[in-house]
Amino acid sequence: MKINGKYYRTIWLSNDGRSIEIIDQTKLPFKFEILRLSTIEEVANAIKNMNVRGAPLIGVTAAYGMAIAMHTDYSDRNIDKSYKLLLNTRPTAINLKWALDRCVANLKVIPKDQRVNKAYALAEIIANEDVEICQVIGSYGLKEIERILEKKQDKSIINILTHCNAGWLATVDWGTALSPIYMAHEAGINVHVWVDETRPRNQGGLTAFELGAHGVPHTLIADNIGGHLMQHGLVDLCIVGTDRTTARGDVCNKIGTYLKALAAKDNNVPFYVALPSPSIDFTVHNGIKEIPIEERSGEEQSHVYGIDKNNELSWVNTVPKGTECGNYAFDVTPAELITGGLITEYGIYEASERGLNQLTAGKKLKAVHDG
Ligand SMILES: CSC[C@@H](O)[C@@H](O)C(=O)COP(=O)(O)O
Repeated sequence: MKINGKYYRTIWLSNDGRSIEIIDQTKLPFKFEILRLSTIEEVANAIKNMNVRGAPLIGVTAAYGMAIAMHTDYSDRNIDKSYKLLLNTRPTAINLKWALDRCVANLKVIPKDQRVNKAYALAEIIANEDVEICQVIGSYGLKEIERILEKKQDKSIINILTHCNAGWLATVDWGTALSPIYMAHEAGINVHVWVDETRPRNQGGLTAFELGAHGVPHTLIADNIGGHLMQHGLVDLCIVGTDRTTARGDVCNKIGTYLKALAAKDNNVPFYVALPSPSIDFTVHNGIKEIPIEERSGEEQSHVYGIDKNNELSWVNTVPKGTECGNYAFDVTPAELITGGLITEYGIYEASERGLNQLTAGKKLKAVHDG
């Protein structure tokens, strides 16, 4: 993705070959700042505080975190300790566990003095794979956008609603839900995006930032507006991302996704989820009962974050002092509401046990052990 004409990934190895650098997402969309992370504690804090965020990017960051940890101490004990520290940063996105399991499986079986090099190489492989996967997701999603546009009476524009940020910023490059949108835009389709604000953390601001940087027409809307737009035929399809998708196709994603899926179903608007296969957790079935939902500080709800007239970033309180605030960060959309399907790097599948069985049939999904 280009920012002011310069190509960036969201994470990369520093020139010292040891630390990593990330785009600090707590400063966006107001300031574009790079943050260097040199210790495993810094990496863990960056995930927890959402300096990096989005399920695929969290996984990649954790893999680099393990590499940084190996630099200090490549013992089995430190692998276990680092695994625990990183895994406990955020509970919902399964990509975190997936990446860490892959690191452990590969590191524990090799001689200790090879672990540093292997850990960095592995983190880079995971990062590169993420870029490839997201690009392929984009091309499958593009075909779906073209198909829906073809069926439309007014072919001059296609309106897509998205929730949270499942774009370039949530991955290493391209994004999941936004990848088909970038490809449609590049293919010359007149795509317009309704961007849900996504309170309380306002990830819609991140989506607006990256769509704007790429020249994709978009309109940011309050979270309550989507249903109204759908009732008036102003949304042709919805595409969102996911933090964890179950073996039967339930989708856990940013809080508010479920309500959008309900509104979409009521208005016959196809609802798609774009996901890399590492976001699928085949060990869970019933997403509502089985997926741990992160609860974050109530201050994220009681306050809004923005830039003031002095160009300073600050939090502003919007509720009576002492008000109890709930902050559930994710919700689960049952498979039957995902009427468009699951857009993966293997193609588009029905959100159901059958669909996920078809997805896995005869395939070797991204290995946990790289051999
Ligand atoms: C490709 S990102 C998919 C999801 O991780 C995304 O939709 C999301 O919910 C991100 O949540 P966040 O709390 O900002 O990390």
